[in-house]
Amino acid sequence: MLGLDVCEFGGQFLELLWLTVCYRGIMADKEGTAPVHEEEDETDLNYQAPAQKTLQEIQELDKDDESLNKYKQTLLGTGPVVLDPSIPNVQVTRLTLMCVQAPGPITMDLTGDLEALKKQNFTMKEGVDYRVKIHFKVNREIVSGLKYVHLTYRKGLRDQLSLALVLDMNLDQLSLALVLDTNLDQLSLALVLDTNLDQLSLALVLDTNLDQLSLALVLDTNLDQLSLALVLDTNLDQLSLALVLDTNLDQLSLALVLDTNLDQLSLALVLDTNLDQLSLALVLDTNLDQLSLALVLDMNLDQLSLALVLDTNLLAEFSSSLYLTPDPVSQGFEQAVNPSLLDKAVYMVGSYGPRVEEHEFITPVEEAPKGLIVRGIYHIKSYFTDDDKTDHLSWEWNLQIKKDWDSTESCISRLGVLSLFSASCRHGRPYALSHVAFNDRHLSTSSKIKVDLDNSNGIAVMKFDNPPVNSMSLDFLTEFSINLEKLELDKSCRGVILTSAQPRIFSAGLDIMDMYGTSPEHCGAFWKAVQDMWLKLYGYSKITIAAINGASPAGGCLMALCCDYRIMADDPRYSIGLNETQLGIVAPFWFKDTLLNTVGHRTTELSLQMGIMYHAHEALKIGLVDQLVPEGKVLSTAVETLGTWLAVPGHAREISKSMMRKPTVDKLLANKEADIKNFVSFITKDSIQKSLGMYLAALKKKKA
Ligand SMILES: CCCCCCCCCCC/C=C/C(=O)SCCNC(=O)CCNC(=O)[C@H](O)C(C)(C)COP(=O)(O)OP(=O)(O)OC[C@H]1O[C@@H](n2cnc3c(N)ncnc32)[C@H](O)[C@@H]1OP(=O)(O)O
Repeated sequence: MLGLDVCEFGGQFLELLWLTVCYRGIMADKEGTAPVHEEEDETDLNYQAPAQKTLQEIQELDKDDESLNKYKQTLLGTGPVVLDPSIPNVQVTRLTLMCVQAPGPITMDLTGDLEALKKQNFTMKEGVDYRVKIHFKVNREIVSGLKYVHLTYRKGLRDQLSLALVLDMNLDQLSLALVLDTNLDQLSLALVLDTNLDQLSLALVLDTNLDQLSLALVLDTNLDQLSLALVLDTNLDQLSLALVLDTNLDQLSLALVLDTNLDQLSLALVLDTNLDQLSLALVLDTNLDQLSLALVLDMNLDQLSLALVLDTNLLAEFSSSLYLTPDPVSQGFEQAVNPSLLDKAVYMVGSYGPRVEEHEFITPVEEAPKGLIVRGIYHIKSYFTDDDKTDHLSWEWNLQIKKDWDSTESCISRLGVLSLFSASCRHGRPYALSHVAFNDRHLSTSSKIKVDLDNSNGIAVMKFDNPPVNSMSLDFLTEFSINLEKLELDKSCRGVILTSAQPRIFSAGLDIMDMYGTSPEHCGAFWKAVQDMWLKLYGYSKITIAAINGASPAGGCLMALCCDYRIMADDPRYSIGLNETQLGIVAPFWFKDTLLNTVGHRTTELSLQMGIMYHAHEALKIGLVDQLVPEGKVLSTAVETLGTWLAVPGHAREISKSMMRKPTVDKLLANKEADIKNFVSFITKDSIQKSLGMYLAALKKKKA
């Protein structure tokens, strides 16, 4: 019975695991063009989803088996976290485009107005590697077979309207040519009106987009009367205006306007001979992404008018946007505006149980398309669904591929690690995100941490440079987590070494000044930054080595303990340990767990109660560090050691690491908010503040 239930329970997950593997294969050659509801993924796989069990049913299975229960808890969480049935079981909260080279993560909030997203463009530089991260919550029941489906359409068809209308009535009567080309970013309008022999012609050309407005107006009244041509062209950097006025009856008027800057060339040529004769209007507008050409030729009343309008922002679109139809509501028009599906990606997200914390899913790395032809706006339809095709959330948005990052700030919000950013802003300490060129060897020269990635071996060295003692302030922790996240996303980075640029000190631990005499709000934000640093580093997928080249008390010791391997300078002056009790404060459970997982129960108990700082040899003896070397060799040994670790098959090592650490990480994740509350109420107590004050005074006294 037990065996059967365990099998049944495990079977659901194994099948899902198998599905995940199968879908990876499918994703590798994603080429489908059918809309999401038309696809039959299961049929392709010859797969039948197992009958779904409720959370309660699964929890009831062998509930006396303690180890099975622990396993279930890890996978499924502890139980429903939201009972209100009006709240959906699955809530998708945000999508982030993660890209190492981006000035910051590009995040869309999915809890607000989804309609507004349709109009918003999220910019991506061409050719960059990126991944999509989705945050979602599961509130009551296990969901299995979650999928994220991502349909990409070429923008410019459905969201673009191109209309060319030419009306030529009879010999005595006038022609009207109207050319309208518009999409979310751009409106081009060319209107040519020519009435009869004695009457006026009007040509209006308007071309505008977010950055630019071009207007050309040509007015020609009658034989005795004047012509007016007005050309206005303006953008952020430039304004050009040309006005041509011509009165003479038999005479030719010519207006030529040429407007150009680095990115753009606009040429407008208007040639008008006389009323019996030909008029030519040529408008050429081109920039790096776009070419617009309007040519209007009008011979005489007995003769034909030609209007040619060409507007393209990528060659693939060319044929669709150039057409002429006398009736805009005919089926030809209908067909022309249908969007074309370019790509369909299906990502297997997996099975999840209810949990207070959000789950997150990250897609494999994708490369943004590159080249003049593919620049432009793509319309994306996103679906968060599952095996039963439940629509947990569907939404639409636009991805704009540009030659370079620019003006993306408006659509960037910094969440996740970035919530650290907002926290520091909230407390009046705006944090300047370091804009880092990650493709160079020298990655960053941000103020408190130097990051140096050697592309020849994939090893990044993060050197703490926060004098005098590398204390971990809110800013330091924020910078640390951001750098670590960037390196995690950087495919060329394979492992990270943490060390100090300050003499004799690895890190003096958490910055006491962030906890002493500060507001509860500040303490909360600070503690969240400490948690995020720990969550990122302890759960880091890549190899981490601490090259401890100096003293490493409390938070400094914690940071070293989070690494996979510790090499310490063999110097009796340097010591390491969780000495919190010496300050009159208590290391929280996750500090304790990190030490416990490294040195065992008894040593942890002694160590924490007494707040022991271990000299290098003692630290080696109890297993707090793994190796001692002369100070001058700490970094080189770390590089060598990392090389040895890199020889182990990465995937197997990563899974083993996660297997060892995930329960500890999950424990904090499940108690993050409560832990912050505990910290704030503890640290702001008068007695604790007094202890911290005395400790600080003692530090200063020691110095004196
Ligand atoms: C019921 C349970 C609920 C649980 C709730 C949670 C409980 C809270 C948990 C909090 C966990 C805390 C973790 C920490 O990391 S606390 C910080 C602990 N760090 C230390 O104790 C180290 C103290 N510093 C030293 O020992 C020495 O400075 C050091 C050996 C690192 C270097 O010695 P050196 O002689 O070279 O330098 P100085 O001592 O002269 O220091 C230079 C200046 O730096 C200031 N300083 C030092 N350390 C810190 C620090 N951590 N934060 C802020 N400032 C620091 C020092 O005062 C000197 O300043 P001045 O130049 O102004 O005098």
